[in-house]
Amino acid sequence: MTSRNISRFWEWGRKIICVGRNYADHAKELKNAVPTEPVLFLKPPSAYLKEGSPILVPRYSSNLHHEVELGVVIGKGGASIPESEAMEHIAGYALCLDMTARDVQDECKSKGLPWTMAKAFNTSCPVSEFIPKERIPDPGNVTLWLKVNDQLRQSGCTSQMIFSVPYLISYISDFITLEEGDLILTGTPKGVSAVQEHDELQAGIQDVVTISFRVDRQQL
Ligand SMILES: CC(=O)CC(=O)C(=O)O
Ligand SMILES: [Mg+2]
Repeated sequence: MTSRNISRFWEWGRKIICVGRNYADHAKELKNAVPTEPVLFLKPPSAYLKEGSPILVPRYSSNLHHEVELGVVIGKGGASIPESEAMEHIAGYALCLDMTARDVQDECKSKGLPWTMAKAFNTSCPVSEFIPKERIPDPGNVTLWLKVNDQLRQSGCTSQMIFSVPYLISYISDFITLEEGDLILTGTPKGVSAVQEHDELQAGIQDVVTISFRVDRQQL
């Protein structure tokens, strides 16, 4: 039997659980209410994208937005994990982009429909290499940034998150059993904006990792 390596978690076929509106400044820029409990949605494993391949603008969208986020890679699964034990369930981290077809999301919101077409399409989850847990001693105090064609668009610290990483692990695991290799996207700070075909995106966790992705349009 071949053993799987957590440093290639994106190949495991596990679920991607995303937290929305976890930064008050981002909730406000999109005129959303600041939540009193986490807003959750899912992406399928087919959303993963690694550096070297382009982000594809879905053919049904003309307003694709970047959202830079801290990703948490689960190392030890569990259900109903107490907040006090949550950090023991983390294997490491990844820098992630929650690519969002904002025009489609706005339409879904106005019709009361789920966000799947806006959030879960192929290439909607570009990720960095796996970052071992030891390299980020406090996930509640790292700076995330994102540039489009060398212009800074997003910069924020995870200390601004409304719900902390341990709280999110505990909250999610109360109704979705977490498994080794799952990824949690913890929400984006303000500054989201549209990207176009041929744009170059660069993003980073300050002093830890950087990633770059080119944007292409899905072929008709
Ligand atoms: C409004 C959103 O798209 C929520 C989201 O994904 C976030 O990170 O916040
Ligand atoms: Mg997001």
